[in-house]
Amino acid sequence: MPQFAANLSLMYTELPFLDRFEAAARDGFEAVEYLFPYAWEPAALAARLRAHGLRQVLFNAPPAGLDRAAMAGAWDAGERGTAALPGREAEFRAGVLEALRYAEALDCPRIHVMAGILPSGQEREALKGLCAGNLRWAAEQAGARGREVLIEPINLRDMPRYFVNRQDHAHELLDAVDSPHLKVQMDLYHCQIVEGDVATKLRRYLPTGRVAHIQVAGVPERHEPDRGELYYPYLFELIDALGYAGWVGCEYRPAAGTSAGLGWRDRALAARPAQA
Ligand SMILES: O=C(O)C(=O)[C@H](O)CO
Ligand SMILES: [Mg+2]
Repeated sequence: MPQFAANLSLMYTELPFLDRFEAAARDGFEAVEYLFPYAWEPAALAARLRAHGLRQVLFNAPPAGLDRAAMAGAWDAGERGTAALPGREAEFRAGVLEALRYAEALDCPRIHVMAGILPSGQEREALKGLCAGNLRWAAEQAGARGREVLIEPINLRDMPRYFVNRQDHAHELLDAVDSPHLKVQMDLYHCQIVEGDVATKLRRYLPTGRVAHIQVAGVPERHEPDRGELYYPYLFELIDALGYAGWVGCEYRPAAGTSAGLGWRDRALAARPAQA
């Protein structure tokens, strides 16, 4: 059965951010992911991880900005990455280097690097080469530090004009970059909204070894995985059967309260086949 990581940006939001680590550990999580660490010093975050026996398994590079102040305000200003955006190469590089600095301090093996919102009047086709070039540079930087860069297909309802929407968009970029340090973050919530046929996509892409992180949520409300149109017990069994050994991030907005809503996870773990 997959190993689950708590997403501290969407879960435990009733608590101040730094208190969410303890809450996740108390609920039995051994790993965490979240959007951004940059409002805190790496040492403060590393101390929380250590104190609660947690591993950091994923976070995002800054969405834009050349310096810490600009990076901090970028998400709220609507920025969603710069990998595919013309004229933003300096920000892209600054963000990747800042993320890798944190990844090292937090011993986090991978960072999610976002591609950006397609500028009006531009077609994604025309920006694929630029995006691949930026990602190639980022993958080289990450590889030199023993880390991986991930890209994630995201649905257009939540993020209009986001550059990477389908699994084949992401895999096409991986083909172009051709680096073992660039991988895919496969979020089954986005996959169901954009493409459907989720089990077939898992069967197609997990055996490639290119999927380094999976995320889950119910569809369409992005609540617990046992709410909505996807039947996760089947998908978890399939993910196991396909030999996926990575983390599954719980990237959902709890409807039942974070701890009270973990029944789906406990049932999934209880259904795990006995280890030989
Ligand atoms: O929104 C998601 O699904 C993510 O995983 C990102 O990291 C943030 O957009
Ligand atoms: Mg996601």
